[in-house]
Amino acid sequence: MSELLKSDRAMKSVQQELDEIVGPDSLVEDHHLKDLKYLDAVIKETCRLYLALMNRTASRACTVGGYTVPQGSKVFVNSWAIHRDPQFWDEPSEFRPERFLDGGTFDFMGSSSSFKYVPFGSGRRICAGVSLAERLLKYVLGSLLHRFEWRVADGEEGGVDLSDEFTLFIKKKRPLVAVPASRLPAGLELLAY
Ligand code: HEM
Repeated sequence: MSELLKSDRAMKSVQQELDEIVGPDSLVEDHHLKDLKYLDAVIKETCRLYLALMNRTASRACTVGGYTVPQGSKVFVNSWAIHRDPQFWDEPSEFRPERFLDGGTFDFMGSSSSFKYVPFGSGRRICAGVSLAERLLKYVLGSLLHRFEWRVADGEEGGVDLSDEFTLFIKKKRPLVAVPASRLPAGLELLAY
């Protein structure tokens, strides 16, 4: 939501898609999700930029990239760095959902992108909730953007502040305070609650 509030272009594109696929006389439903390609790209781009670390324990000694990893070592996979590696991503620090529309082959499984994109991990210990999380993210964000126009609250100096605190998870330093205004016809607003 913070990135969308900073990018008029992305916000317009995602809302235009919602208007076309869902329309003004309906609410976001499960069957719309597969057609919301730009929303999918917004979520993938957000997961690229704002998810951080995973950990593993080496069950046996092995060599990775020329380094010996002794048995029992704790190993952190720095997906923050992988997701911002300029070898793999053009302008890696930019929020550009379109990169997931053109590329087309990225899903959340990790291996299909040769491990360039691993927001939910990969392999046997991949996030067990990946399908639920993907659907929920689309459904909740899609509904919020379809039902409301958003603006940064008055008094939020300098607009949206994207600075973060880097830990196992990335946390905003200053919470986003955003104000919604309805963009649906009055009858549907009632249905929504
Ligand atoms: C945006 C939402 C979520 C993100 C970004 C996320 C991300 C992750 C990541 C990175 C891992 C570590 C994977 C690895 O080590 O390879 C993980 C593990 C896990 N996640 Fe999620 N997750 C999310 C939502 C959920 C939900 C909704 C559930 C359950 C309903 C869930 C259940 C789990 C479980 C059980 C594991 C441990 C899997 C294992 O060790 O075998 N996650 N998640």
